[in-house]
Amino acid sequence: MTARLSLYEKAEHELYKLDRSVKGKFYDFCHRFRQNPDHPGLDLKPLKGDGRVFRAKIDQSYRALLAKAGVDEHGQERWLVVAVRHRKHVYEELSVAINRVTGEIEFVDLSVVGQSVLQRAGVTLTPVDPTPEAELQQPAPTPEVHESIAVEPAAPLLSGITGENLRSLGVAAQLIDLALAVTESGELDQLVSGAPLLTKDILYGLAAGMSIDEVRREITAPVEVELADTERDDLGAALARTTVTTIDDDLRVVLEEGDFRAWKVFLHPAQAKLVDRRYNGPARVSGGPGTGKTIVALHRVKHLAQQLPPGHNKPILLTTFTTNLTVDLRARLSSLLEPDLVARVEITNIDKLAARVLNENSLSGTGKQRIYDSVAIGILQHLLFELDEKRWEPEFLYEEWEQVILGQSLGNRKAYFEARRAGRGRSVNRPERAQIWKILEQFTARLDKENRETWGQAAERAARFEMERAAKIKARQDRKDEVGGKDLIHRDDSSGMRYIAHRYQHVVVDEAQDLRPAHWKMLRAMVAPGPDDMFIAGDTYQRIYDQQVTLGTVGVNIRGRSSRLTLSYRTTKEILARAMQVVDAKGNAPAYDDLDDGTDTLAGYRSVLRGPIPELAPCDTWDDELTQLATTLHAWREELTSGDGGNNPRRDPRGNIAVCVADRDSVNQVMYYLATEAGITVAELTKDGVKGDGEVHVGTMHRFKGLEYQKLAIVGARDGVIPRTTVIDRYRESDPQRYAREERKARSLLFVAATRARDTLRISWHGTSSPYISQ
Ligand SMILES: Nc1ncnc2c1ncn2[C@@H]1O[C@H](COP(=O)(O)OP(=O)(O)OP(=O)(O)O)[C@@H](O)[C@H]1O
Repeated sequence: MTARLSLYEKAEHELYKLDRSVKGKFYDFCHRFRQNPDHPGLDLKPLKGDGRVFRAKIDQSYRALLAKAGVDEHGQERWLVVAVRHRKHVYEELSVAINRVTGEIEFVDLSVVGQSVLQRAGVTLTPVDPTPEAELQQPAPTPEVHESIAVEPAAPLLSGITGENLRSLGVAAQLIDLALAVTESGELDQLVSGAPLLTKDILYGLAAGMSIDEVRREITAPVEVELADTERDDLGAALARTTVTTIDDDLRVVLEEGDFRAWKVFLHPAQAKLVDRRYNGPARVSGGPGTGKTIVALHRVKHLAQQLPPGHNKPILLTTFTTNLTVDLRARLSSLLEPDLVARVEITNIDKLAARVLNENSLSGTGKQRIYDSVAIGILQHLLFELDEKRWEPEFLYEEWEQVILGQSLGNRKAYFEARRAGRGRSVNRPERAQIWKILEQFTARLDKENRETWGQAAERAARFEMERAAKIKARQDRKDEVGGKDLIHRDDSSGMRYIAHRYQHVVVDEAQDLRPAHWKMLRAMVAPGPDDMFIAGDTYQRIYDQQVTLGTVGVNIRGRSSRLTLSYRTTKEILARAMQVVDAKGNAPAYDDLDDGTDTLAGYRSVLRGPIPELAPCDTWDDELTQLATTLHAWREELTSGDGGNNPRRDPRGNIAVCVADRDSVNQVMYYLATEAGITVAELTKDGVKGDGEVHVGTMHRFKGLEYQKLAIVGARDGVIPRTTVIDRYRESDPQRYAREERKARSLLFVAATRARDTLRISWHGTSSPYISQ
């Protein structure tokens, strides 16, 4: 009899890590198994603990563990490979079960649980294949048992939680007693390393301080299915609910892709439910760094693209704030979607989109030169000097213009007199408003005369064009409704009117926290209000430009359609803990908004990954810092290029190591030093992506937004630079609200930088460290 084979997600991940030669033998094994599972050479035998789990021989050393999931309608046996491991780590007690909450098949790996926990819970593991004493390796490192523990057992880590609580939340039944026996976080880490995903999430959530109700709401409820009694023990039916990879002749390609494939195929349930849902209007997903917001946004694009009727236009817009992130999004989307579907997606950065709208709406050759804020502030400063105007700082006036006048599209002095200035700090009375208006009128006249405009102005103009266009579409639709859907051919005032339509059916935004109010108005007008119109991913803790917006005020109503992701896939627990101190998530730092009227939180934000504690490196001088940096980078390069023969294969350092610095000047200094003095090739991270082919990427913190590196060094994290005291100190007394905003921005910048590191983070400084780094 032939067999159909599938691969359990966790087994697939185990396979990625195995040596090439073992992978090769596994392909052969699968081939033979599919031909005839009962072939004597495979030595297929049930384990003693759970009659449904079998072991079979891949070669002398490796075994596949398989669960038999019935026979299909063609009489073919269905098998699921749940693990692939060395024979020394195969135990009779290993088992599979159907989770009572998700209805999925779960493989529970007791072999990784620490000995002390097993002992406390009274569980003994029996090796299937006893090995000589000398060859025996402990299945997992055993945590030290201190004498005092023997005398007086330590309190359980999950105190106050009962077995019934864990069961009802969906913890795998075989792990409940063990979880209750855990007394410290190291033991919990071991236990969850072999646990099914839901169990892992629940236990980490509880250990992180989430209440039972919170866990039920945020972790359990999203994945709960209704199971008929007959389904509770039917492995065949459960297999259909379980995320697996079919084992066929393409398996080789799948395994070659390795870790890169993971997010493409296995969305976490909390992520998946956001992707496939039908929303009645704009939806927003938030979450700490690395929780997969971008991945969710990309899968959302895929989901929307797959629903489109065939065509050659681009009904989906995928947009974000920075150009270099657009490059990254394009590459990731291309690896997720068929080329003909990628072709239906417009991928562009928000300023380029605004510029395109302006070009379409202006005669050729009449466009203005667009300038950055720093240039505009310089022009304003010059004007204040000429006017001998000392009452106002140029930065204050510029912000007043950007955030109040442009932000609220105030067209005249009267409107400015009546405008709300929420969140602006220093209050201004009517005579002061009159002065400000007068200066800013002269400022904009000067820009106009020089045929220049800021990106903020450009965004405002583009928004106005798009809003006018949307108003025309609506007026036409209203007229059509009036005449009962008949053609309006005789009533349209221009032939163009007949063809005018919204630009997109769906808009997906990543890194939404940095978009300006005008951008939102433009996007809102580009897509018809309705189901699935806008999907917005962002994290206000990562806002590094000063663009606060309340979405409700720009026509984007996300109420009732907001969700939060809390599990980081990028950053280790250790890096995350360090980064959380930077934004002072539990302390007294100012609150972070939720892009609407409420506040955001990082509560429950956690990681299941472990790694070294981030290194804090105080140095005496800048030269000292550079020398130490070079030593670290050499060691990292060596580590990556040699691999460790185990879980960490050899890697090209390119794209895996980066140095993040506080300002442009230091980028040049670091690059020069590394290239000329330290024998390390470098590539600069620019606004448009990576320039060059060097091993180590170097860039300012702003350029790291949305990216990630296996190893990351932050240099120059010193007092006076983060935050830049020369810029913000003047607000301490004069404008405390502004001061708080500047501080929050500086914290966010360091937070973004620190959370770009996957495994290893090192932060150095000379002199005194930044006040946001607690030592
Ligand atoms: N379901 C998943 N399975 C495997 N890997 C995942 C999954 N979801 C996310 N990742 C990985 O986690 C990392 C972070 O994902 P992503 O960039 O989407 O996070 P993010 O929330 O947008 O982060 P940030 O806000 O810091 O930019 C990526 O390497 C991604 O591949």
